[in-house]
This record gives sequence, structure tokens and C-alpha cells, in this order.
Amino acid sequence: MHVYSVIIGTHNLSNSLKCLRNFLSRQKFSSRKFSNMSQKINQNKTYISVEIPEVNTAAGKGFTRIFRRKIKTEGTDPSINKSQIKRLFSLARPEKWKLAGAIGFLLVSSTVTMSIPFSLGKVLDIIYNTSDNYDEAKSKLNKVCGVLLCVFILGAICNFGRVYIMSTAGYRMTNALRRQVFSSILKQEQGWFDKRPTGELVNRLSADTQIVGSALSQNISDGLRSLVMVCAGTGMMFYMSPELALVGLAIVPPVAGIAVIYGRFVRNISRKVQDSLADSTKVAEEKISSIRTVKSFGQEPREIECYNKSIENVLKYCYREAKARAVFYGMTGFSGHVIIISVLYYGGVMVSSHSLTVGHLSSFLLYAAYIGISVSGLSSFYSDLNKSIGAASRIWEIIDRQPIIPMQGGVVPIHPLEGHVEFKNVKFSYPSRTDVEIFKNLVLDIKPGQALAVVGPSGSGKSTLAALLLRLYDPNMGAVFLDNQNIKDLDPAWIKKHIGTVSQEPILFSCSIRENIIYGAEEPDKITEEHFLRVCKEANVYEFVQQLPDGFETVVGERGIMLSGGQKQRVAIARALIKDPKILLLDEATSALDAHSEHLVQEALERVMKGRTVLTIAHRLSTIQNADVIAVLQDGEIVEKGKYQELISRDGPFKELIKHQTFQEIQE
Ligand SMILES: Nc1ncnc2c1ncn2[C@@H]1O[C@H](COP(=O)(O)OP(=O)(O)OP(=O)(O)O)[C@@H](O)[C@H]1O
Repeated sequence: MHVYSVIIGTHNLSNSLKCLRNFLSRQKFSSRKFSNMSQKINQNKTYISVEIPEVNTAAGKGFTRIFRRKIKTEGTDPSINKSQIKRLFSLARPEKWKLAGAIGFLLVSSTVTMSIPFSLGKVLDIIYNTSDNYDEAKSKLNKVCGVLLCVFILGAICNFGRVYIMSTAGYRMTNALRRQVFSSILKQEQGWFDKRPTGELVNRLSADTQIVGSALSQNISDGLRSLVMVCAGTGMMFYMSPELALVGLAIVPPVAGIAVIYGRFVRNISRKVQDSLADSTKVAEEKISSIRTVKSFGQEPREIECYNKSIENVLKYCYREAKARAVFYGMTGFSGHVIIISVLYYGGVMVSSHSLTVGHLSSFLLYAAYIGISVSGLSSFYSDLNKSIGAASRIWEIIDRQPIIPMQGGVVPIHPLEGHVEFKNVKFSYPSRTDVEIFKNLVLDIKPGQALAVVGPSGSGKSTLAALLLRLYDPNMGAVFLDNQNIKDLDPAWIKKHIGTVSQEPILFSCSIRENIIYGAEEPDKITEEHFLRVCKEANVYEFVQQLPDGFETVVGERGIMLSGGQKQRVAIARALIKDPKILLLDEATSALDAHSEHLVQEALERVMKGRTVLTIAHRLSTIQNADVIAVLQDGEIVEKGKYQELISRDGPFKELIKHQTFQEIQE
């Protein structure tokens, strides 16, 4: 089996994936082989890798070469796709009435702005024609300037309305988009997260949504304003002198052509900027969230260097973008000036030959200047639109993805859960590492109310058992049954409602102890104080919380950093217990707690295990000794099962394991 990675860039991934599938289907592989391959297509941010069975390296290389060419021609069409624009604009639909109001304001304020050159020409002509009659000039000027002042006040009010409505609509659209992206992220199955760094997702959620939101509001507002001004200015120029208008605007078509090329470039480069920014956020996020480890190893300088390198990469793309932007803006500025100078020259000749008044020439010059400014406004709108399509395509990749394991839906049994758990012929490998098989043919039966301890070498898949029972992943073959029903058919939310979990390294949230415990409840509002305190006492949380000045309201810091290992464990036990689950999943902490903490945790566990089906991933001798059944996991299978005394008296895998594995009390 060979794995070939085809680097395809990051944009238009779904199109590239389709192209890859089409390409593979046209190849010589039989349909069975193809279906194996297509399942193994590994979609990632920057590459697609394909596993091809029974293909030698030379053929693989040929495939990579051909496919890369295909991708170049079919997969990454750089032109703006109509449906992309349509979809981008559809995001603004909920705000359509407010945006329509803002556009109304925009039309009025732009009309006011575009009346300035014409009015100025009129004023100049009044001054020019009444220069020998002071009183007439004064009264005419008073009238015209009074009207103009009123018009300008109206323009200012409309401008205020336009900017305010557009900006607030933009913020609301960004918020709506963030809500959508966040809920899509959380709906994905665990396997998807395994392949995606948190920093990258955070970047999509914060930066990309911001770009799209402002493109749909502020940029559109500015773009529309520029468009109205270009159209109105051109109309007025043709109205006053078609001949002079043609001379002045001759430069516009070539500039527009260059703007299109520039826009494509900006879209590609801005996607690269966003991707590299996501990479650097990923680096920062990982290091800041692991700051304890970084500090313990004194690796701050190395991490600073690492982050600097990642932002250097961002800078590299920003430089390219800046270069293109500088050339383009320099050019549009120059073309604006060319319009002015050609109008000045040709218009001056027309004034000398009395075919144009001085007032009209002045108006003309101002219109030319406005058009020059608006053309560069339009081009910046075009580049922002391209940028936002780049950002939107990254967001759609998330929004469009259907999770392989749904969050809700499926059968909700009417009978109360008894707690019978069965793993039947389970074969499993993690989606992010499909070549390593964790379970080959796992069979395990845990009867209702039974406490089963799983032991096995480190990395044998003990925690994976818990992940499969919680349906964080689906087995590749075989199934997990709950009260004789395949968990694939059950509502995942219902499953989680009945399983309480205490993981190996319990993660608490940065809120109070009370909120952390209540987090485990299905309906937090219905938890009575009495129930809450009983659970806290059972989990041995109550005593230590009484010593804290703020009691249950003590905030535990990020990931519960302000509590000791044993205290965190006990809060996690209370959190698992608050919903009164029928099944408990206990992944014991491997890190040794001190004797007192260990005793308190153990005591709490023994209390809460009563009357429940318990699957313990055991690291403590006391747990193993007290378990109803011990199952030994080795090489992807359960190789031995029985009670402690039975297993220890045999010369089997359990005894062998006990000899080599460090169970806490044995070590002591
Ligand atoms: N999300 C993941 N993606 C890919 N591989 C994983 C993932 N989680 C665990 N593994 C791999 O699966 C194997 C089993 O891991 P698991 O955590 O179930 O072992 P374990 O028996 O609980 O180990 P330990 O006793 O050390 O906690 C390991 O080789 C591990 O590297």
C-alpha cells in the first residue's frame, strides 16, 4: 500500500476533491479497489492524500504528476464563481430591509455629493456673469448658497444613516456567521477535531467571519457609493459635454481590465495570508495553552522564535499583497490624474474657443476628480470582495460539512436503561491514523451493575474503549451494544445522558466549582441544592470546598489550574455523578496522588460505583482487587478475563502484566 499526497493549495477544496474522484474513477482500478480508495481519501487543509493499493512507486509518481496537472487545469479555477457570489450575498438576506434603507440613504447622500460640482459651476457662472452688478450677485449667491447649505445638511444626515445602519448590520451578520460556524464546528465528530488544530479553527471563527461580515456591509456600502458616483459623474459629464467626456474617460477601460487581473491575484494571495495566519494562531494557541510545560522546560525563547518564524511566513505573503496593492493604487491614482489633466487641457481649449463656459469646465474638472476617487474606491471594493470570497470559502468548508457521527437523532428507548454493555467483534483504527489497528476483534461483555476493570500495557487501547462507548468514534467493523441495541441506532444525546465520565486528566472549565459540577447535569435548572450537596459529599468534594473562602463559588482558573490533582478528580467525579448515570466510565489518573488524596478519591469512587455498571481503566491495585471482573487487553483483543484471585493464581497474561506494569500500590 502506498500513500500519495497531492498538494493542491487550500482554495476550492471541494472542487478539487470532486476532480480527484472523477480522475480516480477514470483510472484502471476496479470498482472495488476504487471504493476502498475513495473511502481513504484524506481531506486536509493543504493536501489530499490518497492510498493506492497494489500500485508500485513509479505508477504512483505518474499518478501524482497527472493529477497535479489535472488539479491545475480543473481544480483551482481562479475566476469568481457566480454561485460563490450569490451565496456570499445570501448571507445578507436577514438584513435585507435594513440594507435597503441604508442604500436609500446612500443614494440621497451620493446625489448630494454629485450635485456639488454642478452647483459650483453654477455659482462660478453667476460670479462671472454678474461681476459688474454687486447687489444682483449678492442676492443670487445668497439664494444659491442657502439652498446648497440645506442640501448639504440633508446629505450629512443621510451619510450618518448609511454608515450607522451598514455598520450595525455588518456586526450582526458577523455575529450570525460566527454562531453558524461555531455550531458547525461543535457538531463535528471527534475524528474531525483530531486532524484540525484548535488555532486554525479559532482563526476561521474570528478573522474569516470578520472579513466576510465587513465585506457584506461596510465594503458594499463604500463600493455602492463609488459605483453611484462613477455612474452619476459620467452621466453629468456626458450631459455637459459629450466630447470632453469621451476624452476624459478614455483611460477607464484599460484600468478596469487591470483591476480584474489584480482582483484575482488578491483573492489568491489573501487566502494564503489567511492560511498562514491560521498557522501562526495555531502555534500561539498551543503554546499559550501549554504555558506550564513551556515554562517548566524554560523553553520561552524557543517558542518565541517558533512564533516569530510563523509570522514571518504571514509577512512574506503580506509583502506580496502590499506590492500588488501599491502598484495598483499607484496606477489608479495616476489614471485619475490623467483624467484631470486631459480634461483641463482639452477643456481649456474649448473655453478659449467659447464652446464651454468657465463654470462648466470647473464642474467638469470636479466630476473628473470624483470619478478618479470613485474608481479607486471601486477597485478597493473589488479587491475586498475577492478577499471575502477567499475567507467565505474557508468558512463554507466548515458550515457545509456533515458530521459522520450526528449530535442528535436516532432511537430513544422507552424502557429505563439497565446498563448492559457489549463490544462485539470490534475492529477499530483512529481516522487520523488509519494504518494503525487498535482493536482487531474485540469482544467484551459487561453485565448490568457489574464493575469491570480493564488492564493492559500502555497504548493498548483502554481509553479507546471508553471513546467507542461514548460514540466519539464508530468502529470500522463490529459494534458496541447498549442493552442489546447497537449504539449506532441510538440517539447519541440519550447515550451521553446515561453515561458519566471521569477522564484520566479531568479538564475543568474556567468558572466556579458549582458551575463545573452542574455542567454535567442534563437540566441544570432542575438540580436542587439538596441533590447538589449530596453528590458533593459522595464525591468527597464538600469537605475541601468548605476550606475555600468562596466555597462552591470559587473560580478554578483555566482548565482547573487552581485546584490540586486530587481535588480536580473529585470535582470531576461529582460532575459525572450529578446526572445520576446508569453507567460510569472511569479512566483513572496515572499520575500518583498522595496517599491522603488517593484515599479520598478511592473512597468516593467506591461509593459512587454502587448500583451502576462501571468500566474502569485501571491503574490502581485496589481498583483491580475490588472489581467484579478484570479484563486484560493486549494486541487489540481481550486475552484474559476473571476475578483478581483467579487471574493472579494463573501463569497468564495478567500475571505477566502485573510483573511489568507499575500499579501504584505495588510500586509503593
Ligand atoms: N485521537 C487519536 N488519534 C490517533 N491515534 C490515537 C488517538 N488517541 C489514541 N491514539 C493511539 O491509540 C492507541 C491506544 O490509545 P489509548 O489512549 O486507548 O491507550 P491506553 O491503553 O489508554 O494507554 P494508557 O494506559 O497509556 O493511557 C495509542 O497507540 C495511541 O497512540
